[in-house]
Amino acid sequence: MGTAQATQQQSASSTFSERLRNDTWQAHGAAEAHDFSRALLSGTLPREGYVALVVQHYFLYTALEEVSRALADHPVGGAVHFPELHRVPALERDLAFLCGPDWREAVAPLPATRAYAERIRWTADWPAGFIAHHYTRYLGDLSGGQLIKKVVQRTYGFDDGAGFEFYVFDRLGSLPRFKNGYRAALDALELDEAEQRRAVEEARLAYRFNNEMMAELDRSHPLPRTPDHAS
Ligand code: HEM
Repeated sequence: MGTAQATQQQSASSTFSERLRNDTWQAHGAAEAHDFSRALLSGTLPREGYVALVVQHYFLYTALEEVSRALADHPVGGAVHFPELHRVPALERDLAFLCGPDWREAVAPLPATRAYAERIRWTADWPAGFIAHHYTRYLGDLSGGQLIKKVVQRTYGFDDGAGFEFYVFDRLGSLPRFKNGYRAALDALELDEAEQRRAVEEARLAYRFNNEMMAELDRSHPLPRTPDHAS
C-alpha cells in the first residue's frame, strides 16, 4: 500500500483530535527543529530574544483570547472556551517584570506576528478554523511548553513565576487530564469530513505562521549559533 493511501485510510478511521495530531506531526517536527526553538530549548537564546518572544506571544494570545470570548456561546467555537487556559494576564505580568511598568509603550508585533494574529481574528467567522489555531498553540504550551518552562527558568535565573508565568498553568490541575478532556471536547464536535480536513489544513497553516514568526525573531535577534554570531 502506498504511503498516501495508508495515510488516507488511517485518517478515515481517526478521531478529529487524532487527525489534528497525526496530520500535523510533520509540521510539528519542523517547528521543533527550528533554530529559534532549539536555542530556546537548549538555553542558548539570549535574554533579549526571549523577551522578544514573550512580546510576540502577547499579541498572539490577545487575538486568540478575544476570538475565544467572542465564540464562547458558539456550539463549535465554544467547545474550546476555557478561560482558565487564558494567557494574557500571565503575559502582562511577565512583560511588566521583564520590561518594566511602561512595557505597553515599548512593545510591537513583528510583521509575521501581525499577519498570524490577523488570521486568528479572521477565524471568528469560521469556528472550526479557530479551533485549529487554539489547538496548535495551547496544546503545544501544555506539552513541549512544559519542557521549555524548566529551561527558561534555569537559563534566565527566574524565581518562582515572575518572567515565565506564561508557561505556568496552575488553574488546570493535572495537565494530562486536562489535555484528555480537551481532546474529548474536540472529538464530541460534529464536524463533517470536509470540515475536519479544512481544520487540519488550518492547523498546518498555524505551524507555518509560527515558523515565520520564529524566522523573524531569529533575524531581529540573531542567535549565537556560530563563532561569528557569538560576540
Ligand atoms: C522546542 C520546541 C518544541 C518541543 C521540544 C516540543 C515538544 C513537544 C512534545 C514533547 C509534545 C508531546 C508529544 C506527545 O504527546 O507525545 C508536543 C506536543 C505538541 N506540540 Fe510541541 N514542541 C515544540 C514546539 C512546538 C511549537 C512551536 C508548536 C506550535 C506552535 C507546538 C505544538 C504542539 C502541539 C499542538 C502538541 C500537541 C500534539 C497532540 O497531542 O495533539 N510545539 N510538543
